[in-house]
Amino acid sequence: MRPLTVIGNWKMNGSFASNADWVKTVCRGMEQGMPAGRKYVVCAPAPYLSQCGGLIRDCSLAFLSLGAQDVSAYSAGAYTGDIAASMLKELDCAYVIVGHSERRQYHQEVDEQVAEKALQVLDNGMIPVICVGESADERNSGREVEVVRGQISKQVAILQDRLADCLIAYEPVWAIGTGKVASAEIAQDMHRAIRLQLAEFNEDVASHVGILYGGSVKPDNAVELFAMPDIDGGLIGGASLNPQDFLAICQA
Ligand SMILES: O=C[C@H](O)COP(=O)(O)O
Repeated sequence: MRPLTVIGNWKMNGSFASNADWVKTVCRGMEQGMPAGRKYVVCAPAPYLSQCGGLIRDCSLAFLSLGAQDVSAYSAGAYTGDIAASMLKELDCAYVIVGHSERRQYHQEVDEQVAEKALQVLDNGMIPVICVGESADERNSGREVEVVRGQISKQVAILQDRLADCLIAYEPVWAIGTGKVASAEIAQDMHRAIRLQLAEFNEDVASHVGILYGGSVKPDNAVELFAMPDIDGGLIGGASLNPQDFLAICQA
């Protein structure tokens, strides 16, 4: 049984004051009781990881963890501006997003690099959240499965059995921050396709990997998405900035 995982990705948003309010509000809400067996994560911007890690530790909820939004593909050395996985581990991160479409679009990240980042995360005892997804043009020309298969096959080639310890996030680029959520059926179809592709490699890996959906998830569409058999949770951008909306999605 794969646990449902809900990850908030604040992207480049936050401040010391608003982060403190957010964590306190979410912790207070979660203390009232949450559905059993689920995992919740907040991925804060790097400068706030130390602050958020402390706040999350203070609220001592075993199911709420800290995550980072990116990591270096290298372990240490002359890579100005990069952040090593070992540093994120020291900051108490348990999850790290790799290959988000905004990293691919604005920083030209490619699949091989994404897999190298995932390896760094795994080597440091954390869980990589590997993002894949097609653009609007790719879907409109009927190439969505081919594109996502290509992204997944690079991860399989490099990560092999270690994929069993990763999460995959299917995030259609056309649904990110646009309010155009993929219907539960469209999302389920792609999640199924990803799982079947993983099963071609190793059935055990395929049945263990959590596949999250991301792209305009809101409190009012989360229930239907999370009810799909191959959707194991969500990667939430905009709606995670509002602690009440994030809590509502976590309870969906
Ligand atoms: O990482 C989160 C995704 O990019 C989804 O963002 P969104 O919920 O604002 O569409």
